[in-house]
Amino acid sequence: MEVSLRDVSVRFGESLPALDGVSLEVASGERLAVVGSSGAGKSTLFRTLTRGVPATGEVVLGGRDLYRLGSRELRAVRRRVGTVRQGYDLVPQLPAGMNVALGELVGLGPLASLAAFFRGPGAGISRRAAEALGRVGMPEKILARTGDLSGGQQQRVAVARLLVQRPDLVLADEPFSAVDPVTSEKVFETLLDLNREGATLIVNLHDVALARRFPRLVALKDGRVAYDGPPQALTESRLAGIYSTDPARLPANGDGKDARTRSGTPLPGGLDGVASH
Ligand SMILES: Nc1ncnc2c1ncn2[C@@H]1O[C@H](COP(=O)(O)OP(=O)(O)OP(=O)(O)O)[C@@H](O)[C@H]1O
Repeated sequence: MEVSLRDVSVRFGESLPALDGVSLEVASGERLAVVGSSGAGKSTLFRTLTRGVPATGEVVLGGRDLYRLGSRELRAVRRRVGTVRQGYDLVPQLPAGMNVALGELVGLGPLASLAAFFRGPGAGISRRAAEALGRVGMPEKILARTGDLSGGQQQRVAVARLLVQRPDLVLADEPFSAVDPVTSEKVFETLLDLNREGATLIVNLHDVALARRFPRLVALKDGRVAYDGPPQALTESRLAGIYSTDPARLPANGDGKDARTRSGTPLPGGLDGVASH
C-alpha cells in the first residue's frame, strides 16, 4: 500500500507543533525506518497514519485521504493497516491466541466484529493463530492471559496478530525495545517476511545502527523531516545535528535521553543480506 503525506501538521494545544508540514512519499512494498530524538514527532507521525490524532494536510493511504473518509470507509482502510505498539491494541483479559485470532477482525465495526467473531475465531482459537504464535517463538503461550505476559512477549503477540491480519501496511513503533537479541531477530524476520510478501513496512526506531540497515531512513527533528534518503548519505555530523533537539520540546514524560545514549537492543542478524528495494 502506498503512503503519501502532504504538508501534514499536528499541534497539541498551544505548544509547538508536534508535526510541522511533513511531506513523505512511500511506495507500495517499500520499507523504511524513522529515527529522531525523543519528542521529534515519530509516534505522532505514526498516529496520523491511522488517523489517531487530529491533523491538517493530507494523509493518503492506498489512494484514500484518511482524514476525509467517513467512518465506514475509514474502517475499511484501517483493516489494511497492522500496528505493533507496546502497551496498545491488545485485549489484556483475553488469551494470547485469541488476540492473535482477532487480527482477522481488525477495523470491523462492533456488530460485524461480533458476528465474525462467532463465525470464525470465536468458535475456537484458530489454526492460523496457533501457527502465527509458533512463528514468533511462543506456541506454548496460546492460552496464557495476554495481560500476564511480559512487555516483549506482548509485542510478539502483536506481531503474530499481523501474520493473521496480513495487512498491506505495517507500522511498527519500537518493535525491538523490549525483547532479547534472539527474540528480536525472530520479530525482525517476521516483519521482513511481511514486507517481502508485499506489505509496506514503516518502523520507528531509537537504535540508529539498526535503522541504518534499512534501505531508506527518514529522520525527524522538531516535527520536520530533517533527512530522507539512503543510510550511506546520513553522515555522523548530519546525524549529530538531527539529535540536537531543543530541550523545550522533550516530552514531559520522556526520560530526557537521546537515542544515542539509550541502550538499544543488539542488532538482529536478520537484516544482513536482505536486498534493498
Ligand atoms: N497527547 C499529547 N498531548 C500533548 N502533547 C503531545 C501529545 N503527544 C505528543 N505530544 C508532544 O508532541 C511532541 C512529539 O511527540 P512524539 O511522541 O511524537 O515524539 P517521539 O519522537 O515519538 O518521541 P519518543 O522517541 O520519546 O517516543 C512532543 O513535544 C510531545 O510532548
